[in-house]
Amino acid sequence: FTLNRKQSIVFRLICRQLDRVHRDESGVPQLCQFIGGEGGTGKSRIIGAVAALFARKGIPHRLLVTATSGTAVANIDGVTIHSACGFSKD
Ligand SMILES: Nc1ncnc2c1ncn2[C@@H]1O[C@H](COP(=O)(O)OP(=O)(O)OP(=O)(O)O)[C@@H](O)[C@H]1O
Repeated sequence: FTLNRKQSIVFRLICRQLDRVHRDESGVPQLCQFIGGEGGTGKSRIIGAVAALFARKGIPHRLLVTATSGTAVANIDGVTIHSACGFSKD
């Protein structure tokens, strides 16, 4: 994956968090990170890089990629939040 400068910053923050969790699972606060930007600015690319990272580390099962719409899900190889949470139409 090639990432531009801003994408790399975001990606490294996530890498740093993963390293912290790996070192001290119990004492690390949750990372809540918002990645904003107009359509086509490369947000999905970051998700792809994170998915590749988890796969490379042998922990793909620890990553759940979700989106609110089916269209968005298709772009990021994820599942809808409804599906992930087991919500039905009723
Ligand atoms: N670092 C990069 N190098 C080369 N191409 C890139 C890079 N980042 C993104 N792209 C390409 O730019 C296009 C838009 O990227 P991406 O789909 O990640 O944007 P997005 O912000 O998720 O868009 P949207 O909000 O519309 O879903 C894609 O074709 C993607 O492959």
